[in-house]
Amino acid sequence: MAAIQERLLSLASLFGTYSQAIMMLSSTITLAIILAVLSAVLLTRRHKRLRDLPPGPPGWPILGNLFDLPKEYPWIVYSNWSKTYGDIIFLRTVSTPMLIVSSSDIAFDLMDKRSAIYSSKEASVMDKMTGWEFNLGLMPYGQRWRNIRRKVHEHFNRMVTPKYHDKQTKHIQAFLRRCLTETGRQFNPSLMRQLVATTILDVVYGIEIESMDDDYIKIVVEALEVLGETRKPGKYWADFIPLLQYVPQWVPGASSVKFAAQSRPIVEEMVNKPFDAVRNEKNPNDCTVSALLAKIAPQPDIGRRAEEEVHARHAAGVVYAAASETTFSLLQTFFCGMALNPGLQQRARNELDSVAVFLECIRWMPAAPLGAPHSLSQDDYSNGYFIPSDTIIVPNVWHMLHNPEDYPEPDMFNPDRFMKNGGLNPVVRDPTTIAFGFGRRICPGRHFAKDSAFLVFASMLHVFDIMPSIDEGGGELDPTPELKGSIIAFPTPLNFRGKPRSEAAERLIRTTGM
Ligand code: HEM
Repeated sequence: MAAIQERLLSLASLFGTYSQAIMMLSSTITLAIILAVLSAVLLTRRHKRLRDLPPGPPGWPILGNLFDLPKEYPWIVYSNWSKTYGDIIFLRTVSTPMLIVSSSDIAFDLMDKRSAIYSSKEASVMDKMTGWEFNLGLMPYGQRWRNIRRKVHEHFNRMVTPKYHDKQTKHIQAFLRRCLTETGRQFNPSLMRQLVATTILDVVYGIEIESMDDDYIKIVVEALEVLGETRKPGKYWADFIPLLQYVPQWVPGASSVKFAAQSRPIVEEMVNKPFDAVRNEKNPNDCTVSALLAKIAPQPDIGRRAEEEVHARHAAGVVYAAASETTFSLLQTFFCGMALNPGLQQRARNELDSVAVFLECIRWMPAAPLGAPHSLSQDDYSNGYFIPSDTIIVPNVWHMLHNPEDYPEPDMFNPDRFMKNGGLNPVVRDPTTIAFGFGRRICPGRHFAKDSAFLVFASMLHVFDIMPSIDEGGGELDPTPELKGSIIAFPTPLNFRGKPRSEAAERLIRTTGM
C-alpha cells in the first residue's frame, strides 16, 4: 500500500513538475513572442525614426562623418553644406550625433523656445583630460551649473556692469598712452590683448599688471590655446575612442594623453593662480573674487563653504577665460572696420552710429562663429525630422549673420544697414541675439562686453584716426580681413594703424588719467 502511495505521489509530483514545466515553457514562449513583437515594433519605429533623421553627408560605417569634419573654416564648409542639405544637417562622429543649424529661426525654436531640453552641455573626454571641465560653458544643465551661473550673473548683469566703467576707463587711458608709442606703420595687436587682460584681471581679481610678459596674461592665452587645440576636429582620438585616455604616455601614438598631461597644469594655473592670490591676501582689492569670498565666509557648514569656494573659483576662472579672447577679437574687428571706412569715423563718434558700428562688428566677424554647442537631453522632432537624445547642437552663427536675406551684401562692413531715418532700424535682425548664444545658456558677460566695446570705440575715435597700415615702400595695405580660428576666431591679418587726430588730442592722451 505504501509502495502504491509512493508511486502515486511521485506520479503526482512528476505531473506537477511536468505541468509546471509546460506552463513555464508556454509562458516563456509567450514572453518570447511578446518580446519579439515588441522589439520588431521598436526596431521598425527606431528604423522609421532613423529614416526620419535630418539629411547630411553619408559618412562611413562605424566612424560616421569623422573624416568629413572640416579642419579649417568649419563655418564656411557647413554654410556650403547647407546649400545641399538644408538648414539642419545631421552628422555622426563614431557614436556622437551632431546637428548643424544654419537658420536663426530654427536655432531660436530649439535652443530658446524648447530650452528645457536643449540647454545641457557635455565636456568632451579631452576637456576632462586637459582640466577644462571646470568651465561653466561646458557644464551639464543642473544644480552645479545653476549655482556657478548665478555667481557670474550677480556680478555681470546689466544693472551691475556700470560700476566697472571706472576701472574700464582707467585701463583704456593706459592703452591709449601705449598706443602713442605704436603709431608707426602697423598697429601692435598685443596692446589690445593687454588692454582686455588687464581690465578683466582688475575687475575679477583686483590684480593690476603692467607688462604684456606678465604670467597672468600668458596663462590665459595658453590655456585658451589648449581649448582651441582640442576643438580641432579629429585631432585627438580620445574624444572618439574614450579608452585611449587610459593608454600610458610612452605608447607610440598616445598623443591625446601626452597633450593632456602637458596642458592640464596650464589650465589649472589659470584657474588657481589669480584666485589664490586674492584668497591669501588679508586686504584684497575690491573685485569679483573678494566679493564672492566675503559672501561665503559667514557660511557655518565647512563642507558647504568648501563647495561654495570651488564654485567661486570656477565662476571667476570662466569669466577670466571667456572674456579675454572674445573681447580681443571684437576690438580687432572694430579697428579693421574703421580702417576700411575712414569716412565713417567722424559719424561713429555719435552715440547712435556707434551702436550701429558695434552691431556690425558683432555681425561681420563673429568672435564665436559656431557659437557654443548645446546638448539635447531627450528625443525630439524638428521640422518633421527626428533628433535623437544627446545630439550636439551646433549653431552656425557665422552663416546666420551672413544670410543675405537679413543682411544684404553680408561680406561688406556696413553699419548703415542698421540705421534708418537717423535712428536704429527695428526691422533689421539684431545680431547680438545670435552672436551671444541662445536660451538659458546665453552669454552672461554680454553687457560687460558691450560696455567694454563702447568705451574703447568712443575713447579711440575721440583722439585717434584709424587708417590702413603701410608697407616698407609707403604703400597702403588692404585692411580687409578674413575670419580665422577655431572655437574663437579673429580677423586676420590686421592691416591698420592709429594716428593721434591732432596735437591737442596727443596732449589729452598723455595727461588724462595719469
Ligand atoms: C565679444 C564678446 C563675447 C562673445 C561674442 C561671447 C559669446 C558667447 C557665446 C556664443 C556663448 C555660448 C552661449 C550658448 O551656449 O548658447 C558664451 C557663453 C559664455 N560667456 Fe560669453 N561672449 C563674450 C564675452 C564674454 C564676457 C566679457 C564674459 C564675462 C564677463 C563672458 C562669459 C561667458 C560665460 C561664463 C559663458 C558660459 C555660459 C553658460 O554656459 O551658462 N563672455 N559667450
